[in-house]
Amino acid sequence: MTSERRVLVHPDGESLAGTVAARVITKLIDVIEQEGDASLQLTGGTMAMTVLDAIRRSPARDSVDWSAVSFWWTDERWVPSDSEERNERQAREALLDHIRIDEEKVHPFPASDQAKDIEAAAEAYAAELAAHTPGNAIAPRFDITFLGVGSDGHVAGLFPNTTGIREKSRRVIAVQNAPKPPPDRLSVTLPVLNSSQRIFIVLGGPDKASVLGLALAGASVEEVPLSGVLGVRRTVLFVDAAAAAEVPENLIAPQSYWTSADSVDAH
Ligand SMILES: O=C1O[C@H](COP(=O)(O)O)[C@@H](O)[C@H](O)[C@H]1O
Repeated sequence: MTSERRVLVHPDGESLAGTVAARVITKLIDVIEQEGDASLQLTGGTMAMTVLDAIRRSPARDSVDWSAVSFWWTDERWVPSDSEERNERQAREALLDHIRIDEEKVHPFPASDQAKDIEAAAEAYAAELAAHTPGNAIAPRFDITFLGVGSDGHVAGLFPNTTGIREKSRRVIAVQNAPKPPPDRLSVTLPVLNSSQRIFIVLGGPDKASVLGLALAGASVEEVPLSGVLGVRRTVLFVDAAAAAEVPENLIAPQSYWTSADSVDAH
């Protein structure tokens, strides 16, 4: 376990997405070789889709045995299954429809036309997570979790100053009246996110600069949910130069870290 969070800055969104894509491909190959399978927790938003698109376009893409990869989501918009706003649909169009996956290993949140109501959908997804969770763990083994960050500091469906960001006991919450449209969403909770082995947080664009600066300056998790994100082995913030505009220079060199390390983990 490490409390180290690395900040890696790239000149622009395209090189940022290319680097994350290469990192994901390499790590999936390693994990599948060691464990026999791997698990990826996807998210929504602009940068996340740019990364999935970069994975699809990568010449190394087919080096991964995608049929050995399980796909989960950190959050979903409460919209019908055919809605263009659905994170699952966007991820399928960007990547999953273009690779050889095992559909039984794809675990999307229920859509609004697939469950009685949003609370029932949250319970169903919590049950799906529980069914794949070993022993006393809170969630299935996630080898890599992707996160984008909203300009208000939200991650997944966990928004600032809401009960959702404080939730410690449940795996999944229904989010209503979210400050960003669409207002109704489903999200895994912070303990589930932080159970991931590696969390790759991808931020691009000038609208993310202030919130990244606040998180690095130690803002509370309540105010800036990004502040509370910490994976088991690795937490890496991949940012572009525009998003890094308010990050002190000493934190953005390749060897610099957000918080000091308890131990350094090369995985
Ligand atoms: O609504 C959402 O927004 C955030 C960030 O989105 P972006 O377009 O500003 O990159 C995303 O992380 C979350 O999963 C998504 O549902």
